[in-house]
Amino acid sequence: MQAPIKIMVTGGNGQLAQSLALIAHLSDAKVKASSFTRITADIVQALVNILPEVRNSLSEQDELHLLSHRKLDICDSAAIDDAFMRVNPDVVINCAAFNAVDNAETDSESAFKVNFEGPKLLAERCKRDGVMLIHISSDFVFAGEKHSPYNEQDLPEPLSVYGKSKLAGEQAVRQVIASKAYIIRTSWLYSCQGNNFVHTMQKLFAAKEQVSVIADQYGSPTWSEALAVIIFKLIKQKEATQRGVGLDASLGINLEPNFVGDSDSSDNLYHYAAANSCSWFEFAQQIQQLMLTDDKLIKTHCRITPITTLSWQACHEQILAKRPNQSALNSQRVCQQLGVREGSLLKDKWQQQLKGMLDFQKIINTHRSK
Ligand SMILES: NC(=O)C1=CN([C@@H]2O[C@H](COP(=O)(O)OP(=O)(O)OC[C@H]3O[C@@H](n4cnc5c(N)ncnc54)[C@H](OP(=O)(O)O)[C@@H]3O)[C@@H](O)[C@H]2O)C=CC1
Ligand SMILES: Cc1cn([C@H]2C[C@H](O)[C@@H](COP(=O)(O)OP(=O)(O)O[C@H]3O[C@@H](C)C(=O)[C@@H](O)[C@H]3O)O2)c(=O)[nH]c1=O
Repeated sequence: MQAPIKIMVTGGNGQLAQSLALIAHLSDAKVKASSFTRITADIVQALVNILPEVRNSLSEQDELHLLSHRKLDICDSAAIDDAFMRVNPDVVINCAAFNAVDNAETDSESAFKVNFEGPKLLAERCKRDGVMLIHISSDFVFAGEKHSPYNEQDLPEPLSVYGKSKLAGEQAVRQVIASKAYIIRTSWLYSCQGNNFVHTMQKLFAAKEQVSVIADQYGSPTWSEALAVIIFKLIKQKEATQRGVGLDASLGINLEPNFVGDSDSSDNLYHYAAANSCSWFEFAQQIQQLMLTDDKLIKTHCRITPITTLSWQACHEQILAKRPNQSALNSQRVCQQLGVREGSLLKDKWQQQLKGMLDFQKIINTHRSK
């Protein structure tokens, strides 16, 4: 039996933080948050049917404390001290970020403040208290010239201010607290909650007859709820390994195996994304195709036109960030380490994860309209 774990999440109103809260809630862990909609038992069952691993991501005794930007500004060290005193966490998950990729080009100061200085302050405080830090980073740290999915050993070479600020954040976290910090890079996140490409497309399909979408940038769209399960599994495994205790078999987590030939600086670094990759255009097409099978979600047939990044830039007056042409991530390391079984949606193709999210969204919408 593992000792209870108290987890503090920054950026608590954001997309990934809300997914963590949902998954913790489904595991019957205690969720403390100012903004989080608890769901009914039948919706819980629906998500368990789609992604069975949600059930045992945490245990009943574990606690998740979500702190919104208003409650904790990660760039304010006094506010961090105050939050640590109030929550007394065993683990911090840093979901706070400056994510406006284009705006970062003209406001690099804000991007570096939130994506570099904030994580550094958090790491310093975690180090002082011996707290584990899980820091989330992005596929945009890569230049996009590789012809296969990036793994943890590949050299980052960001093209944009956002990518540079995220890489600087990773490096700061590593420098301050090498042994008890884990960096998880992910990509193209979407969920039922929050701002993301799937929601943008859903709105455009409902409002427009035609939408142009970039067809020469490739990546791995990732369901935020799947990432949340991976994060909790990793925390449970690391805690069990560090505390040197056995795991409750019902949690279905392997004790951390020894990794041969994997002891370089990428040791505490993990990539997680859905399998395979697509362009934003193919992603948009798949969203529309899956939605068209359900007439409640979409009523018109909007035409999707492929365009190049150059044409997209030409239509915009704002300075746009350079994005990698190919930034798919290879999740083999984390999936192998956590013993994710074959056939699980956690290591499935992006199309299957998208279907899982849209099925879940359908169920939530049906319940809301009752
Ligand atoms: N979204 C994506 O496609 C991807 C995201 N990532 C990474 O995943 C992580 C989570 O992203 P996601 O949940 O999608 O992002 P969101 O933008 O949904 O959430 C980020 C949250 O951070 C908060 N925040 C901003 N500045 C601060 C601050 N100084 N102190 C505390 N909170 C702050 C924001 O609050 P407010 O809005 O009130 O400012 C917001 O609630 C980030 O690290 C991101 O870089 C990686 C790859 C892809
Ligand atoms: C709205 C829209 C966007 N696009 C393009 C622009 C852009 O290249 C791509 C995605 O646009 P978005 O604004 O959703 O997201 P973008 O900022 O490119 O997404 C990135 O966000 C950061 C935070 C990450 O870390 C990355 O992994 C990635 O998810 O789609 C179109 O081609 N047509 C459209 O109608």
